[in-house]
Amino acid sequence: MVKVMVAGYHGRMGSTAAQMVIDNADFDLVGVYDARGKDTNLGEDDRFKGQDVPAFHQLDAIKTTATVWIDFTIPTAVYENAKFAINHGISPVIGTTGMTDEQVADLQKLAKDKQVGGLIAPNFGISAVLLMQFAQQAAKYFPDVEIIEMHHADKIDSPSGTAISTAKKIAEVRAPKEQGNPNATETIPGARGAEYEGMRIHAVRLPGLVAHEEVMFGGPGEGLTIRQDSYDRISFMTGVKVAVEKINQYHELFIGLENLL
Ligand SMILES: NC(=O)C1=CN([C@@H]2O[C@H](COP(=O)(O)OP(=O)(O)OC[C@H]3O[C@@H](n4cnc5c(N)ncnc54)[C@H](OP(=O)(O)O)[C@@H]3O)[C@@H](O)[C@H]2O)C=CC1
Ligand SMILES: O=C(O)C1=N[C@H](C(=O)O)C[C@H](O)C1
Repeated sequence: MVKVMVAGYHGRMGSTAAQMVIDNADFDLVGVYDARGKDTNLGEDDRFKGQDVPAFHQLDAIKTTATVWIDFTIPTAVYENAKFAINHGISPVIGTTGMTDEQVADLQKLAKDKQVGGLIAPNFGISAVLLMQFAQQAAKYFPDVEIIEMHHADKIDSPSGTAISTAKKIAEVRAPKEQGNPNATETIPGARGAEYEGMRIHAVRLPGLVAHEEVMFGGPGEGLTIRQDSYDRISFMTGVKVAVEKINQYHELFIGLENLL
């Protein structure tokens, strides 16, 4: 039985993850954490009536037997949460996006020092993991690329963690290239999107969307578009479940779900 703590349990992903843990016979939800709220037990939340799981609202008040910490919180909270987990020998399984490269490197060092396994996955959806792999493969032949990520209107960070990860994977295999016309101008600033090693990343935010990404490649006389769609947050739970099952076997912090598949 894997004992699990879920951080961000009031939120869209945290509540979905808490339900996944409750529904899994091999997992035991032993605590939930969210920075706000007065509830002392998850069962006080209408969505989780009948559950008896202690709820915490301050990191330093947390007392837990959890061995895995699932984190779906916010960019400004996740680093401290992950540090807390690793320092207490709890393996973090982090879906929260928006950490800096320096923060990720710090956490990797801490996990290695403490010999604690962990995972930061910008996307737990299998379609997104495959999209990133296919895009990296295509970029060897098509160096001209535009990344378009599309999300629900409440998303805080942009571009998405998945789009940044896609750009990094593409950058690993293609020489840096300034795309488009070197004399191009923007009549309205930002029209060409964010720039990463010459690639352009566009962030669309609309009600009705969940999480979607297109990677468009163009070459002389031809084009290739790779697209993935998460229509429902349940799509991320396959990956979270795999990570919870496996992460206690490891002693380092991985980046990307593909490391555990
Ligand atoms: N890797 C993946 O596959 C996926 C990653 N994500 C990422 O997960 C994160 C959460 O997304 P989503 O669920 O949509 O966002 P929500 O805004 O719905 O949820 C975030 C939750 O975090 C809580 N929170 C805020 N501050 C803290 C804190 N200091 N400590 C603990 N909890 C805190 C919020 O509480 P309150 O409401 O009280 O402020 C809220 O309940 C985002 O970074 C998103 O990009 C999302 C989908 C998939
Ligand atoms: O905020 C979201 O919803 C999502 N966030 C992650 C990201 O930033 O890539 C993963 C997925 O796209 C959903």
